[in-house]
Amino acid sequence: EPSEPPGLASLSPGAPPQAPDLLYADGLRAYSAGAWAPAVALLREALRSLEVLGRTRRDCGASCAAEPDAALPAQLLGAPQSASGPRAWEPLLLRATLRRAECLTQCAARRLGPGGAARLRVGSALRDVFRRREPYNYLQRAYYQLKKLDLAASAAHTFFVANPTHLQMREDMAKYRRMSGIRPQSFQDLVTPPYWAAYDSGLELLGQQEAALALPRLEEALQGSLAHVESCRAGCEGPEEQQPAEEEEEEGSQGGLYEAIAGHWIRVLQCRQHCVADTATRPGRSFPVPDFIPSQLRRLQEAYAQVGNVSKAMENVLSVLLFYPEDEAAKKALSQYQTELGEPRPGLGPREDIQRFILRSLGEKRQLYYAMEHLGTGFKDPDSWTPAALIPEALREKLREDQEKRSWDQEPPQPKSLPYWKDVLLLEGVTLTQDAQQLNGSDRAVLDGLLTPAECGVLLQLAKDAAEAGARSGYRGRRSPHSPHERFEGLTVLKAAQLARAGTVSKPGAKLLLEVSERVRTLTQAYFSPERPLHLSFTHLVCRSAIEGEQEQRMDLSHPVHADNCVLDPDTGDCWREPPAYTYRDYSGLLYLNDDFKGGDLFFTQPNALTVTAQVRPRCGRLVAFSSGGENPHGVWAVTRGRRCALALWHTWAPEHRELEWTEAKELLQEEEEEEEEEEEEGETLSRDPSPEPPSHKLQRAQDKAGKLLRVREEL
Ligand SMILES: O=C(O)CCC(=O)C(=O)O
Ligand SMILES: [Fe+2]
Repeated sequence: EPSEPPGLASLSPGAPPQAPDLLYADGLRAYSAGAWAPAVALLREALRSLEVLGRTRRDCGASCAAEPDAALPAQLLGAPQSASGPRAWEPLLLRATLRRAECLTQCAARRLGPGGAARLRVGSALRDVFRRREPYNYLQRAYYQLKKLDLAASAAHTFFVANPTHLQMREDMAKYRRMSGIRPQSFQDLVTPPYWAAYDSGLELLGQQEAALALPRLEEALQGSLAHVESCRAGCEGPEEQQPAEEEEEEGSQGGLYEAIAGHWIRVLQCRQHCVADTATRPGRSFPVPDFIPSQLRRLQEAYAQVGNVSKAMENVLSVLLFYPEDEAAKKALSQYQTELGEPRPGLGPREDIQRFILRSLGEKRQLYYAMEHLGTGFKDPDSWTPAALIPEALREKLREDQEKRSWDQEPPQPKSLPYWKDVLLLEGVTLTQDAQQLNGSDRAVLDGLLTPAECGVLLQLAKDAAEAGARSGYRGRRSPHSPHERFEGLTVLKAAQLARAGTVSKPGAKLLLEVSERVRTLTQAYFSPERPLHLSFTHLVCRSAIEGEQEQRMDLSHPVHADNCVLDPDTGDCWREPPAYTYRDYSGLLYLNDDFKGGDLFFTQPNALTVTAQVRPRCGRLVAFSSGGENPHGVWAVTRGRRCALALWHTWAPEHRELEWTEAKELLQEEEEEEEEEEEEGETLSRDPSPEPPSHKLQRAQDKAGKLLRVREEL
């Protein structure tokens, strides 16, 4: 955590927290009054209060589970009913409920002071606000105003991770990234539980055949996930969870006390069943990673097998079999491990954490299904591994029908299983628009959202300024080497840096060119070559303009069909990877800046250079990336009106072919920065980089909300 600047520490350290909604409302009031320091203090205190509440619930839930007779009676809903007389479970249920409620209340009061958890109750609307991390959006702005740039960047990043499509924040993030006063480490996520990082790096290491290094990360991920499930479950018993769903309310009022209590428990159980999905859903995503826990066990099994720890591999495969007893691959692995181990080892069984997890989960599911059958309550089982035998006979048919309806109707889009680059995408707010299959080839991709409209504007202006400077010095935008009907202007990163030094083009533009090429490199590497670093070998900002009056009946292309690292022979389909081709190019990237021109689509062909296999329309922030060889012949249709600008980048695996000009340009721009910094006073960076806009539309809503909250409180 970044250290809190003095004066902004929590309001009264050590004191029991105040209600999060009150703090938040006060924080927003301070924010809209421009009282940045109090706003920060109040918003942070609201977050802290919510966190303390969560922790208290988790700890109290755990300690009260150990209370005698406070557990939900196992036979609660499973016992056969006699037609008349009280059902056997009713008194047990009542006693358990009262015991548990008493224990939880006392525990919370001990930890949170009088009033306990109920005093800190948060309504569902505000819980959503916190879930969406909105406080961090206000925090980033307030920190920015206080010139705490590192804190502002981490708050902004924290918000952005959960809201990757938030346009305003994308613009702000781009500004933060360009600010020289901010260290890259500042872009840290203050909220996402660390098991995600462990999970990702575990998978990545495993993909790199580094099982020994992957193992501690994978174990950490599983343990962290299970711990997260626990806190989520504890949150299911909060006072705010008590409003019954409408239909059940009626039932409750007609039924007696027991039905009401049973209704309460059923809601708690339903809520708990969703905790795995909650744990498996990345911040900013709407769908969980499918089969999160079992798939982690499979990875663990694989990793232990790779390092030769057969008994651990066995424990994990046995755990997988608890979820899926019929899994063929798991059964096969198991018998293989048994052979390897020789004689049976008595102590070897499934992991204990998983045994507990499954037993508890099955017990709760059984009760939910029972309630569904006998009390008519609803339950949508979120898991695919629930054994059919657990579902009451009477329900199976109906559930199967529902399931079938659901599978073609509302099946959530399957998240792509791309462990390496998904987070790069998320961080950059980028989406995969078309993969190789959709583009009819191998090693091709279209990604969108690499640039904000403002960034495209800056780069277009850079190209324009550079071209005009060229024209002034007698160098006219020359005819294109590829077509007599187009003009062609090219700008390298070094030239851009030099022009920026000379004051001919804007320095932010030249810096952005460097930054963006690195952004493309990161993505291209993450997507195509996660296990082997790619280097930029050449970066070129290229604009092609139609020459007016020469476009009638034009037959040629803006760029004839070619491959980027070999000489294509369309007659045979061969591609000769030899000079004069740039043989060291391994991956090509085209990042488009605009679409206000006619023609100019990129297209891929078969090796005959004639049959078009895919086409891509350029637009701001769209990256087309592909392997540079004969498998990807491509060309550009004639640009018949306007000007088409793109950043062309070639990547190489060969470090000796990395673009030296890139480093040179970077140094040139940095040198100048240092000189300037010596001349100027601090704060200048801020005025040169316009401040992130206040979240203005949100501000309005925030004020409404603050007002509403206040009114509600006054009514109480
Ligand atoms: O600008 C484009 O879309 C393609 C350019 C190209 O293929 C190249 O420069 O090698
Ligand atoms: Fe090309």
